[in-house]
Amino acid sequence: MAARDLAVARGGVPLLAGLSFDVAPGSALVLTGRNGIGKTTLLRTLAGLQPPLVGEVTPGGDRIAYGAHADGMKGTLTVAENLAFWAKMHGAGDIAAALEAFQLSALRDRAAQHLSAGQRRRLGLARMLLTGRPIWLLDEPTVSLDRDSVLRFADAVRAHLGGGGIAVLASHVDLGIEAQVLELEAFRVRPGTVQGDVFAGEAVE
Ligand SMILES: Nc1ncnc2c1ncn2[C@@H]1O[C@H](COP(=O)(O)OP(=O)(O)OP(=O)(O)O)[C@@H](O)[C@H]1O
Repeated sequence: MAARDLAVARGGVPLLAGLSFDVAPGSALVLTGRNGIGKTTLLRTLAGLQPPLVGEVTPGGDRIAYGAHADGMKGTLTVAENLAFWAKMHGAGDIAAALEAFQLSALRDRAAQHLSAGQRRRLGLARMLLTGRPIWLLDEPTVSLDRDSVLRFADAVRAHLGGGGIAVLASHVDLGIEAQVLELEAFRVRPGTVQGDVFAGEAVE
């Protein structure tokens, strides 16, 4: 995955500019920076959920799985039914392996709406295994996870990378995954460098 001279905005406010990076197959990029700097906004842009102000992201679309939180979960369906739905949507996937990878086998018949926060997060992560997509974009994937689940998550990401996959993660904690780190402070757009609707931001030196 590559970004070239990317600038991103949220709610009409430019946040980050001058971002260029490459993430090769089999490797990971961790996005870091203070609350509100634009990590989620950058991930949404990489995922194609919003257009960049300027610049280019490749590839897009159906090679990307964006997730790790419970959005789109069907609360009245069980854990296994949610995963089956997800697998069917993406046309492939080993549900038993996904349950096992995130210690969800014992919870397979529980309605998603009755899961604890950490269990729900694990279900969100298990879905990534069923997408069959090579690029995972993960926003704060370990929030609510206990220590053992963080280790399991790191194992799942390593396995994904080992198979030639790519992961881009926004995180405030060290996940123990070998990765390039992109500190976003260096790309923050200075207030006052934007006039009207015309993007005129520049990265902070
Ligand atoms: N819909 C919106 N309209 C206007 N501003 C928004 C909107 N969504 C987010 N923002 C603002 O955009 C900025 C960037 O938000 P973003 O969620 O990308 O930050 P973040 O780096 O992921 O933060 P955190 O570490 O807290 O998760 C924040 O100042 C936020 O308040």
